[in-house]
Amino acid sequence: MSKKRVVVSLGHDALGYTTTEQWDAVKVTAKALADLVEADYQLTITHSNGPQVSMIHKAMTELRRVYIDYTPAPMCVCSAMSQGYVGYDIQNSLRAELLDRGISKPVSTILTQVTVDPYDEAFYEPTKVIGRYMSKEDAEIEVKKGNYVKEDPGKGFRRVVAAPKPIDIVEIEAIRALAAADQVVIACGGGGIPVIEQKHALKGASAVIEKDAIAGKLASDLSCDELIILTTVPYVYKNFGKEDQAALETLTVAEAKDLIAAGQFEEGTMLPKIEAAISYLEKVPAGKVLITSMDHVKDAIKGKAGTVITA
Ligand SMILES: Nc1ncnc2c1ncn2[C@@H]1O[C@H](COP(=O)(O)OP(=O)(O)O)[C@@H](O)[C@H]1O
Ligand SMILES: NC(=O)OP(=O)(O)O
Repeated sequence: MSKKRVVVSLGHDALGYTTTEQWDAVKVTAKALADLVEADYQLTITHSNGPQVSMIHKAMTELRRVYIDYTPAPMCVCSAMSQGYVGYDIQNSLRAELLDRGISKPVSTILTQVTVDPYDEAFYEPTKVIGRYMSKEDAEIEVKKGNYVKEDPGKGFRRVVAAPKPIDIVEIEAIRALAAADQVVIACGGGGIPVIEQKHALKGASAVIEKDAIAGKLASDLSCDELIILTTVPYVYKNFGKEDQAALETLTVAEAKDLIAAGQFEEGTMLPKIEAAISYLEKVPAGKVLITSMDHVKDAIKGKAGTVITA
């Protein structure tokens, strides 16, 4: 039987929030990914970058205090740095985990750009929350710099950036070639580096693309057999967080749309995952989406856990 071609989308749990947390988290993540390789999946991996890109952006901005005439790196450059930083940790830990299991397989990260529409509504009203909580004083400094912040009552303030819709994955042919050669590819990290086409040039945009949106697009562009979204919960739930919360073991696209209309999925967390699932399944109706947590994925691929969404 031929290998199942899958896009695996990794969320915050897979990476942690700091440099040291990431070192530890990717070792656990590598085990879950290696389980999939052993189960005969060909993996194209994509991942979150909210905490990482925000940390890098802050560090790059703070360098103004150290160097005279310093120009802070724009968000698109920080996004590129976050792909390198996260990809580097995932590729090395997965390579080592595979070698420990006697599997020698190239794992590489592709610096990926994704085109966006300069007139995307998201640029007029940024809504994507990134990074850690800040004090009111730090939030006021961000606002003075021209950045947007949002208050989470009782918790503090966080940066908010535009999250335009992904249009085209610029390096898709390179990703396709490595996937076709049965290599493990890490691509479109952090949603991809958002770029705007200007004739032959690609100009970086000040934005962060939603990683769930790009995971759905990557899976459909590659006509993958499956999209596996690894997140913090083992299942998608109906009435999440309420007394009558119920795990959803299976969902069709039509049922998912009804649940969206009923407001069952929180914006910015579960909603973009369900939307990604729908957009992939509408283009690849024979495909399958699995949403589960890292510690349930081994059971989930045997049909013993997780939410499975089909057309
Ligand atoms: N209906 C739902 N079922 C399950 N989780 C939900 C639901 N609605 C909102 N969530 C939230 O979605 C979160 C997962 O999304 P998110 O925090 O963005 O994780 P990730 O970093 O993995 O993308 C869960 O921890 C949960 O709080
Ligand atoms: N780019 C992105 O969606 O990252 P997070 O999942 O960290 O928000």
